[in-house]
Amino acid sequence: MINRVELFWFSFLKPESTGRFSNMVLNKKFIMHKRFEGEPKPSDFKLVEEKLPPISEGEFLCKAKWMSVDPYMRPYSARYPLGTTMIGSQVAENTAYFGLLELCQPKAGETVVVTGAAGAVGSIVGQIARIKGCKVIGFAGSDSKCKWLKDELAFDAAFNYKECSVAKALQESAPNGVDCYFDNVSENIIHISTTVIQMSLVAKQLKMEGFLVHRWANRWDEGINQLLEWVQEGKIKYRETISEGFDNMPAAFIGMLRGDNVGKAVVKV
Ligand SMILES: NC(=O)C1=CN([C@@H]2O[C@H](COP(=O)(O)OP(=O)(O)OC[C@H]3O[C@@H](n4cnc5c(N)ncnc54)[C@H](OP(=O)(O)O)[C@@H]3O)[C@@H](O)[C@H]2O)C=CC1
Ligand SMILES: CCCCCC(=O)/C=C/[C@@H]1[C@@H](C/C=C\CCCC(=O)O)[C@@H](O)C[C@H]1O
Repeated sequence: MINRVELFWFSFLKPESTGRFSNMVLNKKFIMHKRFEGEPKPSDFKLVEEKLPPISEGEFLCKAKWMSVDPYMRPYSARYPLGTTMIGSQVAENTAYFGLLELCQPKAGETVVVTGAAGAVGSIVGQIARIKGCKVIGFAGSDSKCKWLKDELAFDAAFNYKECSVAKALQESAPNGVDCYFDNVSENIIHISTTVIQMSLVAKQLKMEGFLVHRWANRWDEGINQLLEWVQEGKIKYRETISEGFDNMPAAFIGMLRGDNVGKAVVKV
């Protein structure tokens, strides 16, 4: 479900059951044990248990039931010392909502291209663009993902970037050029200069802009409520890829980076 909880920590609390610590709480967390070299490995993480001090006046303790694994955890962790707790932060739906609507300002009849199209952000970007009357072209990493995008999410075209010529696919599916390119995976799929997007940039005088979704923190509920309405109206569909068990956090993270997920990758604690 969209936005069950906005912030998930890569840690999990359970009551200590025995002895003199009976009023204390054991916190389980994964820390970064080794630097990622290439693809993260299970041995790069370490499961740690710690006793939390009793909570003080004005504090509260919460127990996570669902957790999020997110792409940014990979580059972000490089900035922190070994031993840092891994965190995840579920903001995909508003990233799609504000990123597309505020920066791209899509208009009916325009052509929108999205990469990572079957992922948490990309699948919502494409559907919002469809709601706005745009032609939507998605790129994703498997035929089954592309089938889902076309058959169920009503993308106009979807291509398995591992199996196609991306430049040719764009040339054929966007004869009038591209008005908006929502890039979820950097240069991994589309090398702009080799595609029709390059000419669109010039001819349509497009702009390029990066963002962090927290830019719209003061409008957070607006995004969530609008998306919820679209879900309830059947205009937006979503999928989740659920891994079971806190101990499977690293596997879920690694799997998401490999493309095992359709929609949002989450862990059910
Ligand atoms: N600016 C902001 O504030 C925010 C930005 N983001 C960004 O949005 C993007 C999507 O995030 P999110 O929706 O959570 O993640 P996704 O659900 O899209 O999961 C990541 C996906 O990336 C794809 N992928 C992995 N490796 C590659 C590769 N080498 N080349 C191309 N695709 C690859 C995989 O799909 P496939 O099978 O298609 O390859 C995988 O499923 C990320 O870049 C993330 O950092 C997210 C939240 C906030
Ligand atoms: C570092 C790569 C960021 C990739 C984009 C992304 O997924 C952003 C996600 C944010 C995340 C913030 C993470 C890093 C921001 C670094 C900014 C800085 O302090 O220099 C987290 O806050 C949830 C998403 O909004």
